[in-house]
Amino acid sequence: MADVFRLTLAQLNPTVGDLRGNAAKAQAAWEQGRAKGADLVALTEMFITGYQTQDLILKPSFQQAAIAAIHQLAVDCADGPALAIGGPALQEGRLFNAYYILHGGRVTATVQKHHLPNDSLFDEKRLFTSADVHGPFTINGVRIGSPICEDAWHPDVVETLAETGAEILLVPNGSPYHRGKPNLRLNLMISRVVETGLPLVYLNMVGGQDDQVFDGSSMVLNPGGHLVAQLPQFDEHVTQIVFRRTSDGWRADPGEIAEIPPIGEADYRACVLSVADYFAKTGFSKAVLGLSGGIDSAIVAAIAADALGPENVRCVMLPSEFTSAHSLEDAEKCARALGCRLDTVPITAAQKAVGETLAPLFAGTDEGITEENIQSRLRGVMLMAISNKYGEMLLTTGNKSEMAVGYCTIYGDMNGGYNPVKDMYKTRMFLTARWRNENHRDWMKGPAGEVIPERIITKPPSAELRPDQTDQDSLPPYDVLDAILEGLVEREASVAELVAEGFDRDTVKKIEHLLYIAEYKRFQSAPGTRLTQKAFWLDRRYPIANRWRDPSGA
Ligand SMILES: Nc1ncnc2c1ncn2[C@@H]1O[C@H](COP(=O)(O)OP(=O)(O)OC[C@H]2O[C@@H]([n+]3cccc(C(=O)O)c3)[C@H](O)[C@@H]2O)[C@@H](O)[C@H]1O
Ligand SMILES: Nc1ncnc2c1ncn2[C@@H]1O[C@H](COP(=O)(O)OP(=O)(O)OP(=O)(O)O)[C@@H](O)[C@H]1O
Ligand SMILES: NC(=O)CC[C@H](N)C(=O)O
Repeated sequence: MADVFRLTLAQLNPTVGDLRGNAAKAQAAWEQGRAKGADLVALTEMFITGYQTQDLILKPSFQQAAIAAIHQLAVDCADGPALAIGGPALQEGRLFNAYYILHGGRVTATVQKHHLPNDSLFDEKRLFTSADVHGPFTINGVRIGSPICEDAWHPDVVETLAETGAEILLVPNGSPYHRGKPNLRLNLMISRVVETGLPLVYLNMVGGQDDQVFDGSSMVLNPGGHLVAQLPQFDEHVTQIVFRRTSDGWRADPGEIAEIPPIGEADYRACVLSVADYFAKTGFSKAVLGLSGGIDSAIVAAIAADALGPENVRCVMLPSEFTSAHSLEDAEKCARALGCRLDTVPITAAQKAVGETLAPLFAGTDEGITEENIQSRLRGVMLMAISNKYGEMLLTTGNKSEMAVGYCTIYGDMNGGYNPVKDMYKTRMFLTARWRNENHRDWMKGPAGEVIPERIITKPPSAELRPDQTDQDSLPPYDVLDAILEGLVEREASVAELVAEGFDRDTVKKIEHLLYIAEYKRFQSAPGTRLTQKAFWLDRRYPIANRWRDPSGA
C-alpha cells in the first residue's frame, strides 16, 4: 500500500469548442505530471469542451466529438499517470456533466454531476440530466471522491463520498468570478472538510468566456480546514501536491500560497483578462475606441492597452463643435501616457451634411436630443468604418450606471463588440482609475505611471453633446445614483425600502422608471465583463415590454 500520492493540478484556460486545442493542453499537463512522477493529473470541469458551452453541448455531433476526444486522450496518455478530465457523457440518450478518469489507455471511471446549478448565469438543468449521487474511484490504491463544482456547494454528495470510503476529495470546477468569490468558495470548502474530516482539493479553470471570467484560485485544504496550498487567481498554473498517509488519514504537504489580490485589483484583472481572451478566442488582436477625454473611455483604453499591448490599441478623438479644449488635451495626454496611437477625426463636416440632409424633414422642429444623438451616431459610423478597414474590434465604454439608466445612445456610443466596464458602476470607475495610476503589475502590457491624467478623474463628467452639458443635468449625483441602483439592481429592493433608507422618493421612482425603460438598450448592447452577481445579461433577465412600477413607493 503506497504511503505517498502525487497529484498534479492543472489550472488551465480552455477554449469553448476547441476540442483539439483543449486536448493538447491536457496532454501537455499530463506530460508535466508524468515527469514529476504523478499518480494522477487533474483538469477542471468540462475541460475538453471548454466552459460554459451553453446550447452548443446540445448538438449531437459536438457531444460525440467531445467524447471521442476524451477516448483518444486516454490512448495518447496511456503510459504514465492517470488523467482526470471533465467532459460530456451520454447514457441511454441522456446527457451528463461528467468527470472522466483515464488510465492505462482506457476510461476507468466516470463520475457524473448531481447538483446542476440553475441560477444566476447557470442553466444546467436545460442542458444536463442530474445523476444519482456516486461513490469514489480508485487510483493506485487511493480512493478519490470527486463532487463536480456545484456538488461541493451542498453537503450531501460529499457526505455520501465520505461514507462510501473516499480518502481525498478532488473537486473539479468551472466557477466564474464575481467580486468576493474566492472567500465564498473558501468558506464553503472549509465546511465540506469539517463535515467529512477529509483533505480537499479545489481545482478551478481560468480564462474569459464571453461575459464570464474564470479566476482559478484553486486551493488545497487539510482536515481542520487548514489552507496548505493556494494557486494564483487568474493565471494558468500547473503544480504538484504531495499527499502522505498518516495514522489519521491523508495529509497534503504544505505547498505554495499565492496571494489573492484585493477586490479592486481583482476586478481590474478580470476586465483585462476578459478583453484579452475575448479577442484571442474570437480571432482579433487589435482594438479601436473613441477616446473623448472623459474617464470611461480612458479606463477602457487602459484596460485594452494592458490586455492587448498599447501598440494594438487605436484611440480616436472625434471632436465636434462642443468638444472642449481640455477634452482634446486630456485625450492626447492619456493616449501618450498609455503609448497608444491617437487619430483625430472631426465629425463637424459630417454633422453639417446630416443636418442639411434632414433639414427639409425637420423644418419647424426644435433642436434637441435628436441632434445630440446624431453626433454620437456619427462617431459610431466613423469608428465602425475604422474597425472594418483595419480589422480592429471596437470597444464600447458604457459603465454600469449608464447602462442601467440608458444614459447612452443606441447605435451611437453603444456601438461596439465588447464592453469591459459594463458591470462597473461609475463610482467604482473613479476608484479604478486611481488604482491603475498608482499600481503596476507584471500581467499588464501597458506602461506604469499616471496613464489616466488627473484632470480626467476630477473634472465633472460630460457627454459634450451640447454646450456646457454635464451628466448631472440629467442624472442625480453619481454617489446617489449608484446607491439607488445598488438597491434596485443588486438587492432587488422595493421603492419603499429605499425611501425608508433615506432616499428621496421622486428620485428613486425616476431611477426605477429609467431602469425599466432602458431594458431594450441593454438587450441590444455588447457583451461585457461580469464582475457582480447581478450583471446585465444572464444574472438579471428582465422583460423589455414591462408596465410594472413599484406601487410601494407611491
Ligand atoms: N422599448 C423600446 N424598444 C425599442 N426601441 C425603443 C424603445 N424605446 C425607445 N426606443 C428607441 O430608442 C430611441 C431612443 O434612444 P436613443 O436614440 O439612444 O436616445 P435617448 O435615450 O433619448 O438619448 C440618449 C441619451 O444618452 C445620453 N448620453 C450620455 C452620455 C453619452 C452619450 C453619447 O451618445 O455619447 C449619450 C444623452 O445625453 C441622452 O440623454 C427612440 O427614438 C426609439 O427609436
Ligand atoms: N469627442 C469624442 N471623441 C471620441 N469619442 C467620443 C467623443 N465623445 C464621446 N465619445 C465616445 O462616446 C463614449 C460616451 O461618451 P461619454 O461622455 O459618456 O463618456 P466619456 O467621455 O468617456 O466619460 P465621461 O462621461 O465620464 O466624460 C465615450 O466613452 C467615447 O468612447
Ligand atoms: N459549474 C458549477 O457547477 C459552478 C457552480 C457554483 N455555484 C459556482 O459558481 O462556483
